[in-house]
Amino acid sequence: MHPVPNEITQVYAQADELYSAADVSAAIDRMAEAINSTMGDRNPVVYSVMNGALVLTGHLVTRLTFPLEISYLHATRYRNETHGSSLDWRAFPMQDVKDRSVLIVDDIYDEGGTLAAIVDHCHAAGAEEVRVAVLINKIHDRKVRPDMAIDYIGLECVDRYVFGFGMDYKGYWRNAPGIYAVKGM
Ligand SMILES: O=P(O)(O)OC[C@H]1O[C@H](OP(=O)(O)OP(=O)(O)O)[C@H](O)[C@@H]1O
Ligand code: HPA
Repeated sequence: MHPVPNEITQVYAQADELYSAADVSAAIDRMAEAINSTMGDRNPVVYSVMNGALVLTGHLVTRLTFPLEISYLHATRYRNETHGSSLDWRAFPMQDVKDRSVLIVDDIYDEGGTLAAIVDHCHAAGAEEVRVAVLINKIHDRKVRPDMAIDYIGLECVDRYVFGFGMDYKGYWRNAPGIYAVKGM
C-alpha cells in the first residue's frame, strides 16, 4: 500500500474551516437559481474545468432545470502545487462552441490566469457568449484581468490557500466536503 504522507493528514486536521458543507450547498443553490433564471433559454455548452471543477459541476448541473450539454477541459497552472505558473492544457476543449452559449464552471477564481485563457479560447472558437461560474472568488488585488466578468459566484474567501469541494492541497482533499484554509498559508 502506498502510505498517505503525514503532511496530508496533518493539513486537514489543522485547517481552518471557512465554509461548512451546508454553507457550500446553500451557495450552489443560489448559483443554480441565478443560472436557471438567466440561461434557461440558451441551450449552453457547460465546460467543466478539470480537475478542480469536478465536484462543483456534478452538484451544480443537477440543480439546473433546462436542456444543456456538458463537456470538459483540463487546464492547470498549479500542477498540484500551491503556487501557479504557466498554463498547461492537458485536455484541450473539444466541443464545437461556434455560435453557442458557453458556461464555464470552475472551483476557484484566484489570480484568474486560468479563466482568462479559457474565456479567450471560447471567444476565439466563435462562441456567441461566454459566461463563468465559480464556487469561490478569492479576494486580493492580484487579478490578472481585473475587469473580467465572473457571472456567478458562490462564495468569497480570504487570501489564503484553500482546499475542499474540488480544490486540492498537493493533489489531496478534493473530496473534503466544505472549504478549508491551510494553517499558516
Ligand atoms: O485563478 P488562477 O490563479 O488561475 O487559479 C485557479 C485555477 O487553479 C486551479 O486549477 P489547478 O491549476 O490547480 O489545476 P487542477 O484543477 O487540476 O487542480 C483551479 O481549479 C482553477 O482552475
Ligand atoms: N486552492 C486550491 N487550488 C487553487 C487555489 C487555492 O487556493 N488557487 C488556485 N488554485
